[in-house]
Amino acid sequence: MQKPIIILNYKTYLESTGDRGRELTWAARDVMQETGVRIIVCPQTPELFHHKGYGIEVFSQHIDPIEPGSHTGHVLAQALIHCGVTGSLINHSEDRMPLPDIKKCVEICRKNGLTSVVCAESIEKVREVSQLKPDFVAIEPPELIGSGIPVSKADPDIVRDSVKAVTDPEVKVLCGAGISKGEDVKAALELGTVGVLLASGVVKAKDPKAALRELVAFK
Ligand SMILES: O=C(CO)COP(=O)(O)O
Repeated sequence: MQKPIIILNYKTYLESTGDRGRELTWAARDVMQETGVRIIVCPQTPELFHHKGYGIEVFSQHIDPIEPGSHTGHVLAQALIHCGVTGSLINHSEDRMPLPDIKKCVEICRKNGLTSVVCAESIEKVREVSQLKPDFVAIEPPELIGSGIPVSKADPDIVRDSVKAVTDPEVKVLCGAGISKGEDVKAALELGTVGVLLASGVVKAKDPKAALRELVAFK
C-alpha cells in the first residue's frame, strides 16, 4: 500500500502553541524521518516563523485573497514564504471563505509556488472547488470534526464519492475529521484518498509522538 500524506492541523489548541507546538513539530519531524511518511504541520500564523528550518514541511492554516498593498491584519503569501511556509489550508470548516475568495487564494498559491489544500464540507463542494485546480481537496464533514469518530469508517461513502467527484487527476483528495489511528488512515487510502488531515487525535494525545507513530504504522 502507498505511503499516506499526513497533514497535522495545530488549530488553536494550547497543546500545539508556543514551546509545546515546537516539540510537536520536532516529534513529527522524527516520525517522518523514521518512517519516510510525508508529514506536514500547520501551526498558527503568528508562530510559523518559529517552525522554520526543522526539516519538515510547514503549511499555514489560512491565507488571504490579497496582493501586496494596504490590507491591515491580513495574511500575505509573500510573508508566509518568508516564514518558511510551503503551502496553506484554504476554507477550513472553522474558517470558511466565499468561493471567489477561495479561487483567488488558489491562484495566489499557484503564482507563488505554494501548495494549496482546499477544505470542503460536502461532495458538492468538493466538486466545485476541485474545478479551481488546487493541489489537494480535503473532504471534512463538520459534524465529525473533533468527534473522535473517523470519517473514513463512519462515512466511507462521502469519502469514496468525493474521490469520484474529482475528475482532474492532478487534484489529489484527502479526508479528515475524527482520524486518530493507523486503521483510519488505511481505510482512507483504500477509499482512494492520498492521505489525511487531522488535529485532535495527535495534538491532544497524551503522547503525540507515539500517536503519530501509531498513525503511520499499518500494513
Ligand atoms: O479539522 C480537522 C483537521 O483540519 C479535523 O479535526 P480532528 O482531527 O480533530 O477531527
